[in-house]
Amino acid sequence: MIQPVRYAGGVVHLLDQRRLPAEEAWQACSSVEEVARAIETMAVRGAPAIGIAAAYGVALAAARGDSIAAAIRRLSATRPTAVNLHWALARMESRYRQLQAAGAGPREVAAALEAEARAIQQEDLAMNLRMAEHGAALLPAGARVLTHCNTGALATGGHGTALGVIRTAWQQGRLRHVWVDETRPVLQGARLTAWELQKEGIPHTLIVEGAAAAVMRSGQVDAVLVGADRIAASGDTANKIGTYMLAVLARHHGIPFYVVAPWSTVDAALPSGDAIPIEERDPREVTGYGDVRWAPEGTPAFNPAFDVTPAELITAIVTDRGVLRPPYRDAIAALAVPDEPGPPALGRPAQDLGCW
Ligand SMILES: CSC[C@H](O)[C@@H](O)C(=O)COP(=O)(O)O
Repeated sequence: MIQPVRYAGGVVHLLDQRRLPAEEAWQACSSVEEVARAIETMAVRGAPAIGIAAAYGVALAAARGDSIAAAIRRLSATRPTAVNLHWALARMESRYRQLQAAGAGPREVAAALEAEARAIQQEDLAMNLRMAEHGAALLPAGARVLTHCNTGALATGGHGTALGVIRTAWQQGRLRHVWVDETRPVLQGARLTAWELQKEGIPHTLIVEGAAAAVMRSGQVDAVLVGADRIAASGDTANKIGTYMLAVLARHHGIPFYVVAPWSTVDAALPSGDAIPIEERDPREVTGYGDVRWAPEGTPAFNPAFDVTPAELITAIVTDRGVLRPPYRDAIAALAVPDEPGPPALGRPAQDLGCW
């Protein structure tokens, strides 16, 4: 099984997603700064995967005897939209506080934080497998689906969210075809989703975003499946830029639009999608790719990495706790576990945890 993040001997190893599909190269990060830069530059990407990488980054800080508070501060400043990153760091912080309160020594802390990061990774995989069963059951036999960005094993602890549903539906013999949106500007669909589907022999066709309307109108899409980076209490969902456009198109063509995400993506403290912070990335991702520039030098470009799909356009949200149907505010409240630690409130800096 593809797992994009590994941890061994105090080093975080990342399958470098900037270099796929041309090469399967692993980047070794032996400092918190290297892990943070890998997240910022999208060597590792996808909401759950960056949470897992950051959790191992904290374990790495403990193994080196670095400040845990400084590590959490640096890692949480890498990408703002995917709540799983901040949720994972909050969980690592809480575990560290318990260890501090219990008077644990440095070796015990390092071992316990490594175990916590491994648990986050394993639990994510288990959640994906549960979601995949729930989601596949929603699809008609012989389904032709359209997906956006990369929500596969590469974006998670393994198997994937929306692509995990697709994978399971294929294994169950109920999937006929996948339309893969290329996903501008960094082409997670063309480079990563196509790579994962090709490896497993799942029939697929790559399209540019602009072709989605025509493909839907042609009657060849039975469902749209996407992932999520943050889901507000209202059900409004932030996901890769272009997702909102697909949801509008799906509604126009009467096609079900499903969001698939683990519960760690739900930010129940946020009343609506208006409060979700949207990452704005380097305009050079839009004016070219790598060293190739296709826009005239100096062309102004706007590069929001995510958009928010209003809840009313979402047919159902598939989580590991079950399939949520509108009204989402009630559905989310019903499945929330009382006193369960959630992600930190937006803008809250990591506190001084001391260091040794
Ligand atoms: C399962 S990963 C979260 C999303 O579903 C995915 O589509 C996405 O938006 C990833 O964004 P990225 O910018 O590649 O990290």
